[in-house]
Amino acid sequence: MTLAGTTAPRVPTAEQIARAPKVLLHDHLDGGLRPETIVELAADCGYEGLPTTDPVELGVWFREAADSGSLERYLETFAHTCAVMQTREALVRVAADCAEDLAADGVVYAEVRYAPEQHLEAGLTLDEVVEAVNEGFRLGEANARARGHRIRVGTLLTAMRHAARSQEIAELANRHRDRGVVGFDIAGAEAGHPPTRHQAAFDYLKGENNHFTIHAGEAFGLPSIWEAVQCCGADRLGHGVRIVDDITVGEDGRVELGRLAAYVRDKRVPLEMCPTSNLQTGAAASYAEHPIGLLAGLKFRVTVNTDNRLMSGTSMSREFGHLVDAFGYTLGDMEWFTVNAMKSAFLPFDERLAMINDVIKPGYAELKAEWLFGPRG
Ligand SMILES: O=c1[nH]cnc2c1ncn2[C@H]1C[C@H](O)[C@@H](CO)O1
Ligand SMILES: [Zn+2]
Repeated sequence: MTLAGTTAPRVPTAEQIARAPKVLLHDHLDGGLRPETIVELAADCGYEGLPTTDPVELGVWFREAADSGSLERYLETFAHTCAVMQTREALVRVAADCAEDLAADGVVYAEVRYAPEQHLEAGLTLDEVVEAVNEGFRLGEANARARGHRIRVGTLLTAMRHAARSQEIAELANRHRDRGVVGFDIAGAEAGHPPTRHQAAFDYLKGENNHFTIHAGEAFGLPSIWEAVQCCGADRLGHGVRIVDDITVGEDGRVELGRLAAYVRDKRVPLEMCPTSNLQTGAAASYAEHPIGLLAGLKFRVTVNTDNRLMSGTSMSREFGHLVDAFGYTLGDMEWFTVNAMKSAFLPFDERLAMINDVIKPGYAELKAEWLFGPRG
């Protein structure tokens, strides 16, 4: 996508990556808290289980504890974040922080997910949890705007795949539709918990013409992806990295897609890829070997995401920075990933189009033209 034969710089600077408009479809609310917020909330609610109350050490602890090579062990770290997210005030604060942090990182549209069933320990009802989180996001959007950043945040309600509340959570998502909730998801340990266990919830949502994504093809392979797409009818796949198991690359570089991989690509099923998270849970060995390079090259509907900013010590800019380093991606490539994400969002079509044409494309056009004028005075 570089202009051949020009002096246009190929690789964006870190500063340009940060300023570029970005769209985030896969980010967990309980995986993105600021360490200092966790420490303060733990003091407020009397939670004494934190491994340390020093925010810097706590940030390091989360990254290291999540860096285990196993999804199950990675997920254990969420006990601490969920422990401090049990009151209305805490949920408002965490959601507001989240919107402000994403906006400061150049994210213009985000779908942030969480499992309401994990926030009932202090007596909130499922509806109260959703209302508190929505209130926090509206507050965070307004605070961001006051600092000159524009962001819109929608939420996805997650049901935990090992539990049995998916129907209830699907109904909750439907009840709060058009009031901040844009869809549904299932998450948690994948092996041994096939998505079809929650078929009734997916069928209900389809009956209501509602949207959902499914974590699939992260810790378990093709059968999980096949079920999510063909039985459950997922609109998008959370991760989906293991779709590469259905792709063969010959020694001569010839690529062959199996039937499932071809279906996913040809039907434009969006893949919510989260490179750093995959390195931590063992789904990929390095950024350079991450399947996103192959899948993007084959024009799958690939998107770039953070998953859990706290556990991965990451941000959208960092994820793009890693990919630029590993694959030499240009601003044009970043724009392609971002337009892919916006096309795949659970937002009405006219709003998606306006975001693409009036926010994303002009933002990248401005950045792409900078080399013509030299540094801003
Ligand atoms: O990458 C993930 N795979 C499966 N489950 C996950 C992942 N990241 C977070 N979760 C779980 C832990 C959280 O408590 C829950 C809801 O956000 O979703
Ligand atoms: Zn996830």
